[in-house]
Amino acid sequence: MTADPTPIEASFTGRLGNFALDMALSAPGHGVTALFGPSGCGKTTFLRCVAGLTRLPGRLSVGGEVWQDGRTFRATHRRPLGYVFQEASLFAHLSVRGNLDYGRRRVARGGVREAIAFDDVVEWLGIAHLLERAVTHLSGGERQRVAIARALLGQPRLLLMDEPLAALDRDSRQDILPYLERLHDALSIPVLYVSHDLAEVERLADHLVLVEAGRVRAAGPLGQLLADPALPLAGLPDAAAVLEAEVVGHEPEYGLVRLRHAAGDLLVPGGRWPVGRRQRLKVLAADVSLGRRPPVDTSILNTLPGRVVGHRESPGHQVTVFLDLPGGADRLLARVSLKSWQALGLAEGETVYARIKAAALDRA
Ligand SMILES: Nc1ncnc2c1ncn2[C@@H]1O[C@H](COP(=O)(O)OP(=O)(O)OP(=O)(O)O)[C@@H](O)[C@H]1O
Repeated sequence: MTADPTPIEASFTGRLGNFALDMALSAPGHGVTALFGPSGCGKTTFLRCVAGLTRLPGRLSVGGEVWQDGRTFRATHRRPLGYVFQEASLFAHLSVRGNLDYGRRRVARGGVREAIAFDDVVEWLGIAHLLERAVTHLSGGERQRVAIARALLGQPRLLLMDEPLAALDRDSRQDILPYLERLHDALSIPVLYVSHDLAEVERLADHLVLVEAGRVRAAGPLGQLLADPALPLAGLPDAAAVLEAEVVGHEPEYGLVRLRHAAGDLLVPGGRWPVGRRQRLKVLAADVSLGRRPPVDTSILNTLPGRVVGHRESPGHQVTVFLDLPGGADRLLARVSLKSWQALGLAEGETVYARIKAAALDRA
């Protein structure tokens, strides 16, 4: 694997037919940066510009190396990147291994030969048992895993993924997500990930670029943008917050893991996480309710105090409440009915107790 971080600086401005693109972003050299926005806002166009498949005026540097500017335009095959599309475009006449070998032979200039090892890729994506199979005999999810493996074996310094789950049915999507999470933990190259599915982004991304009508509306760490009252994300049905906590123990008899957050302990279903590991958790706004006092006599295990920093009415006579948690770093969202909100009579600056259903916490 490459040791050097590969930050990405990209800006493109221009027109395609009636569509005007004017986007600039910086992405860190590791982790997943999601480009999120509605259909037709320009996410794919931007990714194609990064790949050199669409040529618009702009500037692109990857790890300090200029791939495009006013004078330079590196052709796609000279950019060490992997590109995974919505539909895996595998060679139907080759086996899975044949497809992967093709990827291995296509190490782009600038890619480091065997920096990403064949055996690692096969293991991350769980495809060892498929190697001799014809690609025509794979499920949609398996095809995508092979396509990702093939892209990685080209030893990219940057991985581009354009809605890799969009063509899959719901079950296949659920099956493939753990592999993408594993990849996220294992890969040291940056990933630009296009999606219009907020739940997917919440689960996989570290950084978020919110795209609207060919422009960047906001960009930053995922947790910050998800819980920003000025942005539309917190109003969406899937709105969620992400928290960082440390694994401090296990309660195997209940199938629970204990995590420590600056705001308090949380018990989460699961069992594999080692003590000491910092774990990201996703908490859906819809799974958080509020009370003025710490709860007694309730089946809810997890309660954190928070300070109300804002609220916003949401569709369906609901209110999304923004809470700053003690410790300063994290913010929680609660979705309560308008009636409860009015009954609580909360004002900004007041402390409330957020009750989180244990089942709502998941690996984000
Ligand atoms: N070559 C082209 N010529 C003219 N218009 C184009 C061209 N390529 C893309 N567009 C237009 O640019 C706009 C942005 O398209 P793009 O595919 O980048 O959006 P997107 O955000 O990726 O959408 P989706 O999520 O549906 O894939 C669309 O209106 C599209 O029709």
